Amino acid sequence: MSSPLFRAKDIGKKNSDGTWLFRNIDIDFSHGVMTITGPSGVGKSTLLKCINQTIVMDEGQVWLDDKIGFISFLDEVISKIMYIPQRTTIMESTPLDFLEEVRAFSTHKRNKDSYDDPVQIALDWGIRPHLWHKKWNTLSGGEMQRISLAIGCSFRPEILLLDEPTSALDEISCEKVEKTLGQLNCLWVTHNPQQAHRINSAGELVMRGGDNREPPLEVSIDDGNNNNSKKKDGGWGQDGEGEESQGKTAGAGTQGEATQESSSSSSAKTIQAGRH
Ligand SMILES: Nc1ncnc2c1ncn2[C@@H]1O[C@H](COP(=O)(O)OP(=O)(O)OP(=O)(O)O)[C@@H](O)[C@H]1O
Repeated sequence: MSSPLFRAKDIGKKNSDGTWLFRNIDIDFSHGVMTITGPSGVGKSTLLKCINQTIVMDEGQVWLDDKIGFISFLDEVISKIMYIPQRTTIMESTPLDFLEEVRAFSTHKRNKDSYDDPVQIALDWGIRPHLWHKKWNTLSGGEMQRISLAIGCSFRPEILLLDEPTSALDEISCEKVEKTLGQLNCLWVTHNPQQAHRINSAGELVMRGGDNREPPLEVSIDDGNNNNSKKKDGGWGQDGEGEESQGKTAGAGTQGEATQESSSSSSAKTIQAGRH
């Protein structure tokens, strides 16, 4: 069996007040798409930044290609792992200017043939070539998102860290982007349970904040008819989808106080409960 491309053991990151934003996160990733899910604010983006070394983690260990510890081979991390943030920083320049800048600052200088053509990648996703000459601040959110993704993909990184990469896209564009990215190695943050189910080919990490190894809590659900039932917190799932999500849960943890939200499609409730 081949060894994992990327491994993380007991990763933890503290909040500025010293409490744990998350801890005991384990990842064992070889290839395909691993989804990262969890409520807003549990630290999904922060986890990606820790993996990408833009934020220093407070505990834990990581391996890339069986090499332990990132600090000692940061150049390699930068060339092999590409993080695409949730939002593009609005710049005065054009995407083509930005592409040249990123290539110029790339730690490992490569010849032109070692990149894929981002304009062609984005064309397959409905981005017409003239958009690459427009200023970022005149592009739509969906255009910016696809262009950023195409630039990231063009570097052929071994692992893409994707932070809600299709959040600004319509259904058809989303389908096209998913089809391309689904063939690559990605850790993919999503808030969309249907998407997670579609793209997930390499496991799912469910984050709840706090200690991710703590068992799910039982919460009491009142259905409005004075019927109380006990239910395990699946971490993220909605009724109807919960069983499936729960079956794939890679970890459990704690998350602030109990919250309850209505599902947009039905009266089904999403339950999150826990403790600090
Ligand atoms: N640069 C920063 N400085 C201080 N706190 C930060 C910073 N970035 C994020 N945080 C805090 O860390 C916590 C986790 O944020 P993060 O963006 O990682 O969550 P998330 O799970 O990705 O959320 P969402 O699903 O809403 O994108 C939040 O409380 C956030 O306010």
